[in-house]
Amino acid sequence: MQPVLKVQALNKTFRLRAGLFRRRSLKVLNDISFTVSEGETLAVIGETGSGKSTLARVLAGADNADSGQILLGCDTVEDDGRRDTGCRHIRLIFQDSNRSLNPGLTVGDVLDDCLRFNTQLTEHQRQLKINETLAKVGLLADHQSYYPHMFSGGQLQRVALARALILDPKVLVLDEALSSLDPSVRAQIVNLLLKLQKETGLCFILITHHLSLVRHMSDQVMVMHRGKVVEYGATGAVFDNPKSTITQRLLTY
Ligand SMILES: Nc1ncnc2c1ncn2[C@@H]1O[C@H](COP(=O)(O)OP(=O)(O)OP(=O)(O)O)[C@@H](O)[C@H]1O
Repeated sequence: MQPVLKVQALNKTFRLRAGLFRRRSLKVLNDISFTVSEGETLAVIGETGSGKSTLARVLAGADNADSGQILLGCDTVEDDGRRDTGCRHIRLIFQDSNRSLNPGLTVGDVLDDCLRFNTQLTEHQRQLKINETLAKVGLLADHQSYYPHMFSGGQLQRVALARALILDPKVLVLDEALSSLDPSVRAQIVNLLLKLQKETGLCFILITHHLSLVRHMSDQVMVMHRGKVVEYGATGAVFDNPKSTITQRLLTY
């Protein structure tokens, strides 16, 4: 079966100021390759600063790699730093949904803007799509008139999910998206994500420090250290028999 997402040899280096006239290079992604099939979840774990969020941003098009390819099915989404700006099929959700939502816009406006800028749908079709997407994430049609400050943390993550799903993506990148939620709300959102994945074949890239979530949600796990992949395989196999010392250390915490 052809993978939905194929990432080949991604590299990214930041140039940092190291004095008045000097700069130093920090290689944050070093030859990163992986594949994700339909309905699969790949967890990405690693110590802080290992490059996980940079990878998330590059996958979602919020930043460019220096070299390497990102392919969705047969389509090349990014090739050596050149992005297909029309691609809306990889969407990112991160930890602090509140900060990513404009406080002056209602949820209906946020979702409608997404559709107006990215599709040719008529006003009536957009309204139907908004209602359908809100129902999908467990929100009511009435929530369209709410502003972000009127939602709880768990509801805000549902709004972020609705914004990500409204363009029918193939891949959702969850960068610590469940971390700030209390355990019962987190469990509800996890169940919702797994249900959506089963219904639609959506792929998840799950970036988290929560090893129990990795165990529960992922099919594969990729361990990063200083921008490199140090271990990559089926989640059960990696947890039961971690080969790299980095993985062994992470799993004992
Ligand atoms: N825009 C930037 N400019 C310069 N350096 C950056 C930039 N963004 C990230 N870095 C550096 O790149 C490295 C990797 O950062 P990144 O946020 O990807 O790590 P991470 O694995 O997600 O960490 P955490 O688990 O703490 O979120 C860090 O050393 C960070 O300081």
